[in-house]
Amino acid sequence: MNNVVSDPYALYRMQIGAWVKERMKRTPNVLQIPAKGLDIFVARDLLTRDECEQVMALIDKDRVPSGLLSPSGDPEFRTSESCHLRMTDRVNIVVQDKINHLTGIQPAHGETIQGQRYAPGQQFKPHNDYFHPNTDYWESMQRSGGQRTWTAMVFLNDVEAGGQTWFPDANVRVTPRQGNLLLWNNMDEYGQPNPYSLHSGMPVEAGVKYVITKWYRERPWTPVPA
Ligand SMILES: O=C(O)CCC(=O)C(=O)O
Ligand SMILES: [Fe+2]
Repeated sequence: MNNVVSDPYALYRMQIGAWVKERMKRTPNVLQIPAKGLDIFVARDLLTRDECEQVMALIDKDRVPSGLLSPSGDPEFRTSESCHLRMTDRVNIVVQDKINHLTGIQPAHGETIQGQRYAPGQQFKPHNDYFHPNTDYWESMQRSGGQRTWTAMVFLNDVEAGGQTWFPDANVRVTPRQGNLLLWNNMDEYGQPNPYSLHSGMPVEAGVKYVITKWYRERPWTPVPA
């Protein structure tokens, strides 16, 4: 039952979807990607080469095997490495501020940026970034800021082969380009989970792929211990 009683933040999710979309359409250097059923944009050269290199070095220092909110029976489901980027490193603050400034979403709603690294053969199979009700993690996600709305992702390097971000149902495949940001709405125009936002990090075939991810919530993000 999705009504104002059981789901009081649906209106916020609708509004932030429409508002960010309009903002992106008016932003120089931002392109809307033609997609089926999905609002998705690229901002070219959001980060400088130097910023990308600094963040890649920090990811290399802290990376550990990536986790999943729900256990998957498939050991190949998400094989990359990840880390939380520390706000004690100046470059991470600069980068996060750039992303917040571009999207215009209240900074408090953003989870802190994370780094992801994929070696050859590594991937993240098709998944949704939004949270699914009736899961073990749902209650704890409600306590930490609720549903995810927009996802921002920055490619930190060009990849020799493979590693595209693929939205199979929206019919979009994006090739990693250093410094470019990809931004998509995980909710539909009614503020409900949008199945067209299904996406994967395709296997890297040659070289290594580094990205930053940042997820925005429907309420201020308040990390809670697991
Ligand atoms: O690496 C990619 O291209 C996608 C990453 C992703 O979907 C995620 O971290 O949630
Ligand atoms: Fe994702």
